[in-house]
Amino acid sequence: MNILDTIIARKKEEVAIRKATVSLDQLEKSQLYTRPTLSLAASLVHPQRTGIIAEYKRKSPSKGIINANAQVADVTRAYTQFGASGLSVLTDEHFFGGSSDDLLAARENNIPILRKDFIIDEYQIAEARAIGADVILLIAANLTTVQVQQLAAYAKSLQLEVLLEIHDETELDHICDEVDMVGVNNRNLKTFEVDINTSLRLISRMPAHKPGVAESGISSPETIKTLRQAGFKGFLIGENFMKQPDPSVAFADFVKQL
Ligand SMILES: O=C(O)c1ccccc1NCC(=O)[C@H](O)[C@H](O)COP(=O)(O)O
Repeated sequence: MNILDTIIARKKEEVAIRKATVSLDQLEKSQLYTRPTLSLAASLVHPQRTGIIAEYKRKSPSKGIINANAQVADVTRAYTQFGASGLSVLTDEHFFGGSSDDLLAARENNIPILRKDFIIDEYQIAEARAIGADVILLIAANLTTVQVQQLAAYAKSLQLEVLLEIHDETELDHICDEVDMVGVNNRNLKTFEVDINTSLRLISRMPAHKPGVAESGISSPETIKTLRQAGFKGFLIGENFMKQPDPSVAFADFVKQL
């Protein structure tokens, strides 16, 4: 089993418990459930913004604790203020130390927010809507093409956008009309190695009309320039900012160098 298999096995148990605890009806009664959502796809191509989807993540399977002290409200406010095109907030608790409360805190900012989690069930998409997300992530490695189509169609019925994440050429066939953006995760989930060349290799085989997002292992403005020249519109960055004592300052400094 690789780490994704382990995460998904646990996620199935968690979702079953949450479904038994909070009904879909209750989720639909959340105040945020009917708020107008914001488009990350549009924000990524906006000329005045950076294209960066700035991530708040306390810990990860590959790095352990990254930052146990930085407050989600402070960090996401700074990410927004200094030009992020969108926010990514981990809501997985066991492996990433995140929560729905983190996303609710980030919702104070008026920019698109990606619920970063491991989605296997429509219930989690309704949850994403209820806690104020604008975008969900679907990971091709743990879903069939038909599951991607069905989950993405459900997300669209709730006015949520979909970022489909692929890791290699074999997952290109998961790209369907229902997804809005295609992300390439540079992190090999078997070895945890990150290689930007994964993004550079795949971009020419991705549909040009769906913004491409390079994910993981981005740590320099030069890399953003290279990825942008190759055609990427979005850059998902977490650890590079979160590993600093003050991620807000790290983000502001990074943006100045773009
Ligand atoms: O980060 C991990 O260790 C990880 C392990 C297993 C599945 C997913 C994982 N990360 C999720 C992400 O995709 C990253 O948080 C995101 O792309 C940002 O990456 P980075 O800039 O390298 O923190």
